[in-house]
Amino acid sequence: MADSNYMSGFGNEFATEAIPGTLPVGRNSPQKVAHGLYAEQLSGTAFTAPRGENRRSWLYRIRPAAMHGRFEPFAQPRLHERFGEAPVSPDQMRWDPLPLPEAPTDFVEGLYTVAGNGGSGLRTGVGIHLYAANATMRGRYFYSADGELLIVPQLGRLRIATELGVLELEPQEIAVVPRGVRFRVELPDGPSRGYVCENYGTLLRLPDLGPIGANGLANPRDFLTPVAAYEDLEGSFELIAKFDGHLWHAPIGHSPLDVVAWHGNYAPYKYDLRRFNTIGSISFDHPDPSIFLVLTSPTETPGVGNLDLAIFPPRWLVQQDTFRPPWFHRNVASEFMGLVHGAYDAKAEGFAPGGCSLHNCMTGHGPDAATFEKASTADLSKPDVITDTMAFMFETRLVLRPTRQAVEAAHRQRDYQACWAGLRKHFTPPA
Ligand SMILES: O=C(O)Cc1cc(O)ccc1O
Ligand SMILES: [Fe+2]
Repeated sequence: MADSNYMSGFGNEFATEAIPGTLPVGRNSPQKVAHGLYAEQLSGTAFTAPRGENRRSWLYRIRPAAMHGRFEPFAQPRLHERFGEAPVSPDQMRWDPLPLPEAPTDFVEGLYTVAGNGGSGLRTGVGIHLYAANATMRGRYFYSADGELLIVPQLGRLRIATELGVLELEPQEIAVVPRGVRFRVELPDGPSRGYVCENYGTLLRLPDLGPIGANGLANPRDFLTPVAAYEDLEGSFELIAKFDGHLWHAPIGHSPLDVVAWHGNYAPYKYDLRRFNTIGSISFDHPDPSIFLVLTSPTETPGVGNLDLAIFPPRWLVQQDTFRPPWFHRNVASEFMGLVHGAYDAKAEGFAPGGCSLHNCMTGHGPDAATFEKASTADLSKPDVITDTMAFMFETRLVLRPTRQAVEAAHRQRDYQACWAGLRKHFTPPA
């Protein structure tokens, strides 16, 4: 049964009304909008972007977005764009989960930048943030003018009330809040933690499937966009913006989540990673992780992503004469990984749910010593099933520069490289 709180499909031309009869018929901006609402366009791509790329929505709201007080700098020093203040070490890096706060901390206060590349001003690259929070945002709304926000909860559900409707999110689901869309995050479970990738490049989209065919990987119908929902609230509220790499806040006398109806293809969405149709080798070899691609932000170079979201979900491994886990490798791309649930098949120990790792361009990595020993002696006459797992990777074309706070963090595993130290020399040259 379809959930009536959502509309299904990726990048569709949606139309939704919290009050029936609100959307103007046959035009976007009539002289008078129904119920005394204001019409406002929100664009996500250049007006003249080709039709297949063009994203915009029309919002019919109680007050236009222009109405708020003057912005002043907002102090939240853990969220920023100062990636790589010191030269970036090519070391493999790994972190324990970001500690949960003790003092009341909402989603915006709990954001913590780990790494990034490019910059919002360059319109390329990503900012990678974690969040650890324990309080619902009250009287406070946030938007990023700098990039769409890909949100990956690991602990606790999120209720993301946006201008265009409400996304209810739980671990193993992801959400994307478009650049510019204002929202408030409520924490129904209290302490909550997760990952956020702020995409400064081309908007995330479904990858092409090539010879896989018309179906598979993340299927478009499993992406869900909320129906219109509005608040008609007046009070002393705060609007926080991330704009040009810095945080600002302004007083606002009403809830900006006051959109009664909207239509268009620029809207928040969510996706349940457990719906991913995982495709893999049924003969030999471990496939390249591109087979696990959920969403991609392409660059001008075909096949090279500004940001690729790949996941490592539960699956069967049946390959013969094959080292079944991820191989040892060095990549031209840079890899940030997180673990939402369970254990990751390349790391027997030390990669905890909520933790993260960074393997930059050309830095060697792969299975730890314990995983290597086990998989290189495993009985391949039987299939293996990997259950209880959900790891993900943000892969980027540019070096991911960790922030100073991440490099110096107490929860960084300074002994991470030791996980490969036990790999024994097996070489036996012929006599
Ligand atoms: O490094 C990692 O664990 C991620 C990864 C997984 C995989 O299956 C193949 C390549 C790759 O980089
Ligand atoms: Fe890798």
